[in-house]
Amino acid sequence: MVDLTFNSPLVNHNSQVFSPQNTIKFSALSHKLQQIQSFDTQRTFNMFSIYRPRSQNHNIFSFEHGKALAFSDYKLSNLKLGHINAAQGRKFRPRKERNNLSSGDMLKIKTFNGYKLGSVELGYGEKKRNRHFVLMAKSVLNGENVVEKEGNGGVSMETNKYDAIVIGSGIGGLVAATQLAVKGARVLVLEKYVIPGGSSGYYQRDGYTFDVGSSVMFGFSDKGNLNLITQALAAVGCEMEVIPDPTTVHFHLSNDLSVQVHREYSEFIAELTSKFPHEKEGILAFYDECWKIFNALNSLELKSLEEPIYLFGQFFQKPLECLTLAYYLPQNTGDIARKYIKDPQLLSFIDAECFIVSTVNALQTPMINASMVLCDRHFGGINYPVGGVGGIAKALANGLVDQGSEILYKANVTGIVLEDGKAVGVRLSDGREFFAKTIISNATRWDTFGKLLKGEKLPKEEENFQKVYVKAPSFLSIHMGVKAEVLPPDTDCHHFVLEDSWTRLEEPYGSIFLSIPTVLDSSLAPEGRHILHIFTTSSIEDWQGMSQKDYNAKKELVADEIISRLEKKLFPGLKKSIVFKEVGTPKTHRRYLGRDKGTYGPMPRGTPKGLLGMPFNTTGIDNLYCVGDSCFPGQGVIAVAFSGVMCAHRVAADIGLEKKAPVLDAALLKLLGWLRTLA
Ligand SMILES: NC(=O)c1ccc[n+]([C@@H]2O[C@H](COP(=O)([O-])OP(=O)(O)OC[C@H]3O[C@@H](n4cnc5c(N)ncnc54)[C@H](O)[C@@H]3O)[C@@H](O)[C@H]2O)c1
Ligand SMILES: CC(C)=CCC/C(C)=C/C=C/C(C)=C/C=C/C(C)=C/C=C/C=C(C)/C=C/C=C(C)/C=C/C=C(\C)CCC=C(C)C
Repeated sequence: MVDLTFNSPLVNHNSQVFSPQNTIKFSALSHKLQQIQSFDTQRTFNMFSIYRPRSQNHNIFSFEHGKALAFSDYKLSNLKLGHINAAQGRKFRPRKERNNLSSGDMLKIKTFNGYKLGSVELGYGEKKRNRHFVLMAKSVLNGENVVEKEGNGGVSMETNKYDAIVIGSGIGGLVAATQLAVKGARVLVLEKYVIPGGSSGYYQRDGYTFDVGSSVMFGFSDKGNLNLITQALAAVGCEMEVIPDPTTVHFHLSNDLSVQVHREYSEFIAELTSKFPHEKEGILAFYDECWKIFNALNSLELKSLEEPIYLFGQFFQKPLECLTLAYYLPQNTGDIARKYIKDPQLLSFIDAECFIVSTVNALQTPMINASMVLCDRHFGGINYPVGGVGGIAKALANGLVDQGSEILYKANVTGIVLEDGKAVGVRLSDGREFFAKTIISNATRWDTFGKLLKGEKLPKEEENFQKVYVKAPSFLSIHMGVKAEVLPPDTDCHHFVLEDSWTRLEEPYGSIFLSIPTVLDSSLAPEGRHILHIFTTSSIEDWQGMSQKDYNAKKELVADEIISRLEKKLFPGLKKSIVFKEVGTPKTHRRYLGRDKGTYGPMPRGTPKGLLGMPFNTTGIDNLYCVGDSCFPGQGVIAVAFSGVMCAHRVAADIGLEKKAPVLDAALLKLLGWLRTLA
């Protein structure tokens, strides 16, 4: 049952008129309300649609009932009609006639089950052949923390000052935000999309729950110090049920080399040495060296390496481990592998091991990063969250609100406001401005400095970053629902396929990633179905400058080729078993994730000096910090979670929530800046 109280009359499709203050009980009226997203059944609603078939050209709306209506206990009240710009930047003229809801109208919903809401926008969209109007919660606020004010032609100006504003709710942004919130900071997260998570988000279609990005979660165990995702959730009182994955990845490589990376380290080593018996010693020596680094990392309490009191404290408490890490900081995996291994095919296998987590070969992959992933998969193991990867971001976003901080969706930041060269606030595409002591950008560095600070001189630090790192290509991704019987029994969850020559490893469309999360969690798909999430590297340049028709045709063609390869290599009959298919291109990633060229993240331009050149969280602009994959230690959900932890610590010290030593700070930041120039 949903109760909506309007303070303007509203007409439904049976021409019933609801007077102001009338309560509409949807179930009683058998109106259908479709909830597109309801990511938190406990306290927030996100978006629902009011459909209007094209044939109806008057402003009367019917409500369609969808599944998972999670509104049962909620009451919306005090709806007020206003007018604003509709979604997707379209402008609608204010209506004289205020009796009916019109496209472009804004519903002001003041409260929602005790929570205050900013505004709800009646926007415009297309779904299949029907035009539909979308009612979207532009902001869901907690308790008394109302950040919007009316007036100014629908544009609100913010007067409250936050400790931190986080631009973007990827895992990097959410971890930074939640860590700060638990330290007592008042944080506002601004997310341009309608749900949290960014590349670690989810979407639902036809009964399937798809992970937007990969389904391989490192750092999600209950052991050690490196389970940063588990720790980030625990910090805000959340724990997720997980399903252990017995095989991190099943490699299907050239020359019919097949290697399963078993959860049990000894089984993996036994499998690899059975394929390369002549390299047994080399294999053991290489992976042992990875363990040395992993164990050093795992012994530290992980906080900001840009904060001297912590850093020197760790050197004092764990000198050997810190020196080990300092020694490996500028080193790459390929060089170390070559110390022990000679077989070219085995070295190519190590390349593939690195490529799946860094999108570059072993010679370009920092040894610390490789050690982290090559060992964590055996130490804590890869664990899949029940209900899908999107649950992690949802839980963090809820945890943030529980801590008294806020998250606004559909809040597209278009500029960072500077005052005397310092970051003081942000400006949204609808003109609203918010101010805070510190601004943390979870957009990539290219987007932060190229778009949000457009017109400002690029700081030297960023120039250096762009000299050393380029944007990695994006992905072509295919989300499919298939008949379950097409998968042989005991199919693994994750696969990496490179059927041709090793030289194709890094080429666009050369290798194929495949995840079948329903192998672990069958609740993600309707009964008798599996999800196949297929992705392969692809550049945006390949998808530009063509008509919509050609673009669609190309999507079909390229997807078909990839599916044919999988059919040939792994699953005969795959094509016939497809019951759902959706193809995303680099343009899709750019659009939904706001990432320049849809990039997967940074990759070194040449051979890097390990992690030495990777910037941490502070930037050349006072009070502006970056978090996410264009910060140390780079791409990966666990990696950006670490960047979030580091960022929160550095910001907390700067706003007085953690200890700070200004003189040491200046010296350390200078030293780290200089070290980066050596990369
Ligand atoms: N699980 C996977 O395999 C998988 C898949 C893809 C990416 N990833 C990982 O996730 C990492 C990225 O995480 P992240 O935290 O750095 O970022 P992210 O790209 O996941 O999230 C950034 C968020 O910021 C939002 N945003 C961007 N610009 C904005 C703006 N101007 N205003 C408001 N919001 C804005 C985006 O909508 C997005 O939600 C990648 O490196 C990658 O390794 C993982
Ligand atoms: C400062 C100075 C100078 C010095 C000092 C020394 C020291 C103390 C140092 C320290 C350091 C540290 C702590 C570091 C740390 C690091 C870390 C944590 C790292 C991490 C990393 C991670 C990573 C990289 C990850 C990644 C991952 C990824 C990317 C993933 C992905 C996945 C996918 C894509 C999937 C696949 C799929 C299939 C196959 C299907």
